[in-house]
Amino acid sequence: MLALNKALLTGDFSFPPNLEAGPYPDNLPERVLQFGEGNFLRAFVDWMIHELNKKGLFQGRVVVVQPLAQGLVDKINKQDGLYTLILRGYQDGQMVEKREIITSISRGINPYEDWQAVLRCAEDPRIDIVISNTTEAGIIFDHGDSLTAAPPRSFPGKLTAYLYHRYKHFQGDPDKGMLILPCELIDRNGDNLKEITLRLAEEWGLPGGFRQWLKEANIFLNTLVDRVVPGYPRDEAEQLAGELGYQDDLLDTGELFHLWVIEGPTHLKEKLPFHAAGLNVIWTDDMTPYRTRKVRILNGAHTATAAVAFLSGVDTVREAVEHPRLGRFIEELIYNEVIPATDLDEGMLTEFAGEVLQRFRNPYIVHRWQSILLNTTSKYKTRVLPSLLDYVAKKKAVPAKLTFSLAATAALFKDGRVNGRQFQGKRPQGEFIIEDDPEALAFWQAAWQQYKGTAESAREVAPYILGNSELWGKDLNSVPGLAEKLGVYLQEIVTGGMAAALEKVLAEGEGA
Ligand SMILES: NC(=O)c1ccc[n+]([C@@H]2O[C@H](COP(=O)([O-])OP(=O)(O)OC[C@H]3O[C@@H](n4cnc5c(N)ncnc54)[C@H](O)[C@@H]3O)[C@@H](O)[C@H]2O)c1
Ligand SMILES: O=P(O)(O)OC[C@@H](O)[C@@H](O)[C@H](O)[C@H](O)CO
Repeated sequence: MLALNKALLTGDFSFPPNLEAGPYPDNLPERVLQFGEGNFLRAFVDWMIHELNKKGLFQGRVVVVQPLAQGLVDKINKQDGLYTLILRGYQDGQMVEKREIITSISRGINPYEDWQAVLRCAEDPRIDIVISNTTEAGIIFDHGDSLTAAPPRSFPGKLTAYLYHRYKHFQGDPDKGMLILPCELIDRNGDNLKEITLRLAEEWGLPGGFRQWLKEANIFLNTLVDRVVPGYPRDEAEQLAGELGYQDDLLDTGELFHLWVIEGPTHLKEKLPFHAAGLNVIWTDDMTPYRTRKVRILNGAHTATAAVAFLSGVDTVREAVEHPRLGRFIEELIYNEVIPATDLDEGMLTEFAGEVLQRFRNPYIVHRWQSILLNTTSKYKTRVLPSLLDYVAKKKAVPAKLTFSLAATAALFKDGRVNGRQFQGKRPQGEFIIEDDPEALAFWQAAWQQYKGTAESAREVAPYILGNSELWGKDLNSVPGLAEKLGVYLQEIVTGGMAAALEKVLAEGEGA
């Protein structure tokens, strides 16, 4: 079968009529440097730039830098930056599917093989935008990172070295700063990234002039992204290749819904005129409410339900929202616990929750709990725990479902083996692998050592879990009633299984 690449796009191959396959934009200069080549950026920012280019509103392409030694840039280069994006969702009450070949990526660079190629981009005055998505693990201060490493180890290290090269090349010209838009789902991603680059500049002993240029000539924006992107459709890939008529190793799938909230001065809109292309991009002077509602309701519901659903043998988000008991669990968790805990307009939160549940029901999006469970321990802390603690503070009671979800998360790691970042566990449907931080995996293993096989001892795992103040940010045993409730749920899951325990927690709500 023919492979997707520039020759295919520019030749006389006849693409299927339901696929948009535009011209190859040879003539457009590179204008964006992007750290990250994952599914999300390709289905979101690179798609948006493609949309701008189609309307003649940006006229530029994206150079992709692979943040880790292993990644997709070889495939990206083999396909001349091209890939097929399939977006599916409801539009005006109708189910719509859009298939398109995205042409905004010019090439990929593996900095572990050619760091100089990245630095050469710093010398190009036309490249003045940086985009990133290196997961929540990417924006970190790496104490041992080095300016002279080729490349520096961390993403902020690479960015600092890149900016220093640019500063030197243009002799500190204040007009040669970059507009930097991180997409990582951490709070105030732009502010954090800026602070880390400044710390690195100081740690590396870089001149004061550079630090000033870094601060004043570059603009770091806080942003919040929203689009469900399950990525490569492995179950459908073969069928899709048949329908498309070519092989695409970079196939990507996502929902139609998209929202990018950017906190920054509105005059910058003109540099990236997403609004003019009809894209759902909001410029605001305060992104906090957007972030809180999204992280608590959408990501919170994902993380809080993932272990419950997965251990019930239900593998995808849609199957869970449509499941009689899991569907009720998700709704009650959102409407009875997360929303009442959150200090934002209730009407706005309720409307958003309705839209999110509708998005979860999208029949064409296969979003697996197993992928949502990646790094679930730290996600519980940032996406679920704040709702639980705020609920306790406001209602003076422990929320059942948010606590049950912690018990389910713990239960996921009860029986199994750890190998580096991988946990190989067991559920009634068979063995599974979940990835998490090795420290988190060691913590769960230590917690289950408190369990001695008796129903009573399952309860004793609770104070151990809650007592890890380094993980949770405080000793959660200080939350009145939490250890007891968590202990009861752990005992119920361990002795009766997930389905029976779920029945019980749902029945609790009925009497309330
Ligand atoms: N997939 C979605 O639905 C979705 C939606 C919104 C936001 N996001 C966010 O985007 C992130 C990436 O999602 P994806 O679907 O593109 O995943 P992916 O696995 O396809 O891509 C992950 C990217 O992050 C990089 N990366 C991973 N660990 C890193 C580290 N320690 N340091 C530097 N770079 C690192 C990888 O090199 C790769 O470029 C997620 O963590 C999530 O927070 C995803
Ligand atoms: O991508 P993760 O692994 O950080 O989180 C899993 C999901 O909650 C997430 O991908 C959402 O679908 C996404 O944030 C929607 O915008």
